[in-house]
Amino acid sequence: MIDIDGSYGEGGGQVLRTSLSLAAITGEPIRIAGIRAGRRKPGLAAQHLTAVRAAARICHGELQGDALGSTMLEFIPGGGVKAGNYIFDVSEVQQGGSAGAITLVLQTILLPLALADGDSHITLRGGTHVIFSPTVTYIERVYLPMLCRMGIKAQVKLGAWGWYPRGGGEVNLQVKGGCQLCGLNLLERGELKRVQGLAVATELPAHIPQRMANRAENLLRTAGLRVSMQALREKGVAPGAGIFLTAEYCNSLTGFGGFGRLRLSSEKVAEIACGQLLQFHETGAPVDEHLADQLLLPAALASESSQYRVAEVSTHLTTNAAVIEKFGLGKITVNQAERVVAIASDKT
Ligand SMILES: Nc1ncnc2c1ncn2[C@@H]1O[C@H](COP(=O)(O)OP(=O)(O)OP(=O)(O)O)[C@@H](O)[C@H]1O
Repeated sequence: MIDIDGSYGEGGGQVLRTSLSLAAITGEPIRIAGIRAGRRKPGLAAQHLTAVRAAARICHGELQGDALGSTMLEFIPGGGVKAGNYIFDVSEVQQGGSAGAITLVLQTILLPLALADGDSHITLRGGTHVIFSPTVTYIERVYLPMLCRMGIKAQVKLGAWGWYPRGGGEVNLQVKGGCQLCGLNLLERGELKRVQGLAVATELPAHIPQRMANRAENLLRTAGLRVSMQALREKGVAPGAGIFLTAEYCNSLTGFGGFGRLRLSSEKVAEIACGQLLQFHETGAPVDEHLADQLLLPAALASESSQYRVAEVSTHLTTNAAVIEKFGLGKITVNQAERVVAIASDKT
């Protein structure tokens, strides 16, 4: 049994998710105490509980403490991860729905399923575009294409948009099993090829996505970047709006977003997303702050060593590194001055 301190570092949901993925993959039982102790409302929220049950389901694991608000969890994986067809819905754990980010549930089960024998097809329901988590657009345009370079073959298809606070979105994930993970060497990003943007609104007038797209296009062109922007008006269970930008460099992909809310102009939403992108562009780094922590797990499971340079060393990154090291999966070094993350593989 590996004991994990859920309050470590960032003290957020990521300690839990990384531990669940690694327990499912290695078959090691885990006990986590102090879950999300660093957060205003500690313990398991809908998204985390869905991830816990999803991890247990794919490997017939046993759970103790799997309840909303629980700050302690025991997870004893069963006999190996089983590929197959699964449905995971955050509203099953929280009546009345929740915008719990289904992308974080997706990230919990992706690697266990990609390393299992056989292909999987998963339907996830809940929040698809939620602040402080990767959006489905980020998963589709940044995270999965980057993981594809490391040997993961998976695709997502957005079925319905789900925004805060209602959720109600849907995504379909296809995962090819039996993947062989290779290392990633990403110190230089190369030239910026273009910025791709998607401005979207559900159950709101068409001028909203159009104004976001126009403002973003104008700002990014003025900064001398090549831009291709799309404005979409879609159906949804509730109103919602946002703009999602992907910067495509010769050697890497990065993503940024802005979310609409009451009394925030469409132009301001676009300015927030463009501001993030332009700030990142200035750093010269190939990997954005968020992808930085998300690449650690596949890199630690790869058969070769990896190294990559990040825009910023976040506490999410150092926290995730510490959790992964608890499972004895090779040495992770974070050079703060150079902003380089190195993951030494001991599997070759
Ligand atoms: N804008 C973004 N784009 C891509 N990924 C993001 C973005 N914002 C946050 N993330 C990622 O979402 C994850 C959030 O982890 P964190 O532990 O903070 O969240 P959580 O489970 O929602 O828990 P908590 O509610 O405890 O904060 C991290 O992997 C982080 O990199």
